[in-house]
Amino acid sequence: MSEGVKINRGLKGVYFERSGVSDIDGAAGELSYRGYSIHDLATKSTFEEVSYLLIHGELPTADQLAAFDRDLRAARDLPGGVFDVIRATADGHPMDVLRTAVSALAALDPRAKATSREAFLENGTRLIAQLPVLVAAHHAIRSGRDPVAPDPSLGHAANWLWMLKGEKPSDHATRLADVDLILHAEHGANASSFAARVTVGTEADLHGAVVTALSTLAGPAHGGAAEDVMKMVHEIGHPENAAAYVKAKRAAREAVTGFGHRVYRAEDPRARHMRDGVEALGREMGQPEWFEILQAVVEAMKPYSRHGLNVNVDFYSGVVYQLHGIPMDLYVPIFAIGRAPGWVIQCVEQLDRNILIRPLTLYEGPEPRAYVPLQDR
Ligand SMILES: CC(=O)SCCNC(=O)CCNC(=O)[C@H](O)C(C)(C)COP(=O)(O)OP(=O)(O)OC[C@H]1O[C@@H](n2cnc3c(N)ncnc32)[C@H](O)[C@@H]1OP(=O)(O)O
Ligand SMILES: O=C([O-])CC(=O)C(=O)O
Repeated sequence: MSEGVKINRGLKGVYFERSGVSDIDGAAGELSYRGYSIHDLATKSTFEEVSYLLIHGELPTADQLAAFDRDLRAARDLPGGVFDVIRATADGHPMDVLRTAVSALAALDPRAKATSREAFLENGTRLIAQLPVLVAAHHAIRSGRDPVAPDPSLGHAANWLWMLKGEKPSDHATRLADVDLILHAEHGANASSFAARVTVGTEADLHGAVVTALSTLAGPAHGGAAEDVMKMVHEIGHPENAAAYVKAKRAAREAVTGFGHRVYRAEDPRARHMRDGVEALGREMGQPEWFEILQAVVEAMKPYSRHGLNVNVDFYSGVVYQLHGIPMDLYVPIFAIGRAPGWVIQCVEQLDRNILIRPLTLYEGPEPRAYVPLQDR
């Protein structure tokens, strides 16, 4: 019965749909959004512009960007009830609280139930603006402070840092945060975007799909890696300990976090920008040791780097966040804030050509057998 059936475990190497959003060349280590190289976008663009590009397909004119930016800033005001939900769950992991808060938004905002293309775009734009407000509000509440009100004079990245820390960020800190969000904005059929598409495939709404995506992003094999890298860096403690750490991990056949990728066989092109950020920021802040530990891990991994095993985007980002004084458990939520436009456009693309995503599993259980009544077992 099962002879000749090819099973692609983990759907490795399987194309399940066409997409016009981002392109990954895993062998060459290249990534583009809508045809624009990630290197150009990371060095020349802003998160608002990249979000517009991803969602609407083209770089905006000045007027289009101003209108989009106005929509984002206007959407930062949240229904009061969501703060009650955040307060009630404030002791949870920020990813759990964020997921719960997005669910609460779905229940509190009647517009969230609409499933037209237009509704997906409007609800999606609102969610892009709202995720940072939710994360910052939770962080303030769990720290015993009142949430910092959004500042309508600030752009997306600067306002996010302002709400998180309650102080106006420097231009340099804002730019680093902006670049980080750009680099995380979209990545094809990654696990969280694929999961969101599965949800849209059932004709569910966008908020539901984003809740699915948040749940999927949280795992250590996906968005959780940046937090784990930082834990690893603390455990290693000094560059000289890196070789022994890696050797022990490999001897136990355990993954070294921040390395490896389902698609890239060369270095993840996003990693270079974070590496530059870590090195420059560490030097500037008189803390070069974090970068030195990371580079010592890279060196120690070289003998094991078969199959093009290389650093991924999450290898360096945790240290940037740490240098900014951001607690470790906020690293995945930061990824979510960046990935929001990618989720939105993947959901819109799914909706445009919607189909129920429902593959097959090959049954390998017991042969047909007679039911045995409880008293006879
Ligand atoms: C933003 C992101 O989501 S990027 C990914 C973030 N995740 C991490 O950094 C966690 C650590 N990495 C991993 O667990 C994996 O690399 C994954 C889950 C991301 C990808 O896994 P896969 O697609 O199954 O990896 P792949 O098939 O390329 O593995 C090839 C070989 O490299 C090994 N390998 C893969 N990742 C690692 C790693 N981090 N450390 C050591 N060895 C690894 C595999 O064990 C496999 O070895 P084998 O052929 O001897 O069995
Ligand atoms: O594409 C993937 O599998 C994971 C990843 O790098 C991302 O989501 O940014």
